[in-house]
Amino acid sequence: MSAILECSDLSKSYGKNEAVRHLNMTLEDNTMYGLLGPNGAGKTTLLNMITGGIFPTSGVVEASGSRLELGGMPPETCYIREKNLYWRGARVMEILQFASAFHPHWDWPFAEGLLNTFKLDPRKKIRHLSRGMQSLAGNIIGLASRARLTIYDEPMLGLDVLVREKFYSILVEDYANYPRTIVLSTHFIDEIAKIVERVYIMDAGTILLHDDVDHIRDHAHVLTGSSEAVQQFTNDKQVIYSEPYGKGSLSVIYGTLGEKDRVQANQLGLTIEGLALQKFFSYLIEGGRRIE
Ligand SMILES: Nc1ncnc2c1ncn2[C@@H]1O[C@H](COP(=O)(O)OP(=O)(O)OP(=O)(O)O)[C@@H](O)[C@H]1O
Repeated sequence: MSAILECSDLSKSYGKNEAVRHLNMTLEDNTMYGLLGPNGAGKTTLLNMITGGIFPTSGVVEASGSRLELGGMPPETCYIREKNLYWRGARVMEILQFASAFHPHWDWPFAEGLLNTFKLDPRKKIRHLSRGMQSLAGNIIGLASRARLTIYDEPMLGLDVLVREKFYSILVEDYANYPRTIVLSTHFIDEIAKIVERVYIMDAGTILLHDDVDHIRDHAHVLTGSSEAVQQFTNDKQVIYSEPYGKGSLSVIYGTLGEKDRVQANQLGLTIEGLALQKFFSYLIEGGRRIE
């Protein structure tokens, strides 16, 4: 695999507010990423920088080996963002036609099939669509563009669970048939946990963790038991979060647990459980510790 986009030491300040701080990120080709972070973490600022919409205060974005200039979108990129106000006076078909001109791999039969599947009337003006239907119009462009790099910033706003599931299942199928790099920035973590391969988890402008979802699943554990036992067991382990739990303690650790660890945990009367990505994300953000 090779990198199609790299950010090095990327920062963006708005006055005294450092929205993104010394951030490094690499996007490989043919990979599905999740970009996760609480409100205000800096996700949109990061995405706007890597698509040339705003200029970093410092640091570099390189797309396919060339430095990205302000206003310069990385080659073959489709960026679907939460707010596309300039579309609002246009009809759905007009924005599809507009988008198709920019994307060499645009697939019209696919786009028309998606309009049908999601019951989106191509003659309607964007401003007359519900919030969810507006999201869908953007999502259809993201799919039909088949761009080498497709970035979705909060693609699910206003969509109900059935539509979200349908969209993700079409995305996964299309990604399998036409591999490309996809970045999903969203708060619906459990939904994307099933489909993304890697995640970048960010808070307060920095990346706390980037890892394969399967690796996170294997390495994230929550322990509960007496405070002394938890303390003893976690002494030589990477603890990302702790809190009192009943009369004892709860600790979340990140790392491999071997047979010896499990025997020790058993002897100490500890309970060990795995963690869903959503829960792991919450603990990681709450703990605020970066995992290298
Ligand atoms: N144009 C701007 N001017 C001033 N501050 C800004 C601007 N855009 C973003 N910020 C600030 O930068 C920080 C990061 O915001 P950003 O929108 O990138 O976060 P986010 O992770 O996308 O949040 P959300 O999930 O709520 O959309 C916030 O503190 C925000 O208030």
